[in-house]
Amino acid sequence: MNALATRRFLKMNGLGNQITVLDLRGSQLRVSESDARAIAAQPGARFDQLMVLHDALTPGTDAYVRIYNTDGSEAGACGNGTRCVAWAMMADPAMGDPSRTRLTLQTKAGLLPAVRESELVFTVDMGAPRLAWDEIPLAEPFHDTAHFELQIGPIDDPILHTPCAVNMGNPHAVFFVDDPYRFNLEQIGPLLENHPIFPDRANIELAAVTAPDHIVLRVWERGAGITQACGSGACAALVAAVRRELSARKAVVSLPGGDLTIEWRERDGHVLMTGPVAFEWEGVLEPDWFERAA
Ligand SMILES: N[C@@H](CCC[C@H](N)C(=O)O)C(=O)O
Repeated sequence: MNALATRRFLKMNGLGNQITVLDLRGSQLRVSESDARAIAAQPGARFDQLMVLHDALTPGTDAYVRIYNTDGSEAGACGNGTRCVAWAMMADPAMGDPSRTRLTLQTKAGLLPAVRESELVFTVDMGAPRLAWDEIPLAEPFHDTAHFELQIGPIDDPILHTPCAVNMGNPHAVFFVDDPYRFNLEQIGPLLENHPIFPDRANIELAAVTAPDHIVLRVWERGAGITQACGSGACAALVAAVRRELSARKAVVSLPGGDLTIEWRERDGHVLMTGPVAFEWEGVLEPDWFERAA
């Protein structure tokens, strides 16, 4: 029997971004790529991202979190999932400590302090964006990653071109457009995600700045496809809009699943993301989920 079988999980979402939280603290268990895919295939535990809690590695942090996409690949950041983990560690009857209103999580991309603003609303400090070409990463040196060369469609009449690259703990390419809902993201998303310019693939954003404090956004997520919301994508879109002098440093980002407030703080260059979480149900990982996948 797979060692993960019978472990309890929480099914949650952040603005419709489907999140499953699995607490493996106090054990040596690890989720493999195929375990993640097996869990993602189950309607009861289906996720865009699986957030797996491990014992803290660094003093002053509360847990080390590994993040898995639907395809089993690992990511360094997931804004919506981080808010869900913060809720679980503060409010879930079995794993939460209701006296806590702040905590710090760690992922392979760095530290993520989170604060409980109200019962279901959390702010996460997503850290400072990395903007150099080899930090995104891009496959070739570009001096100006705010306008790097990439286009799809006919050379003289491209469908999309010249995005802005931002790493928020994971790679993003933000295309500014008039109306994100005018594009066939299902079709162009995978082409761009897997373009050779992105050695680690990339999350793809279509953003429209409708006012200095408002951005409309759709996201094709690396390893997961179209999602209702992407927290790191919303952060990347705001950073990209500021780099292009299209928006203020604080804006509401409207995704298909709802709104996030994003601020690129002047003082230390960190990006703050504020938004809600929703608990859906809890369950246990069934042994036969892994047998069928093996
Ligand atoms: N939904 C997420 C982003 C998840 C990771 C992404 N697909 C990647 O592979 O980088 C969010 O809310 O930030």
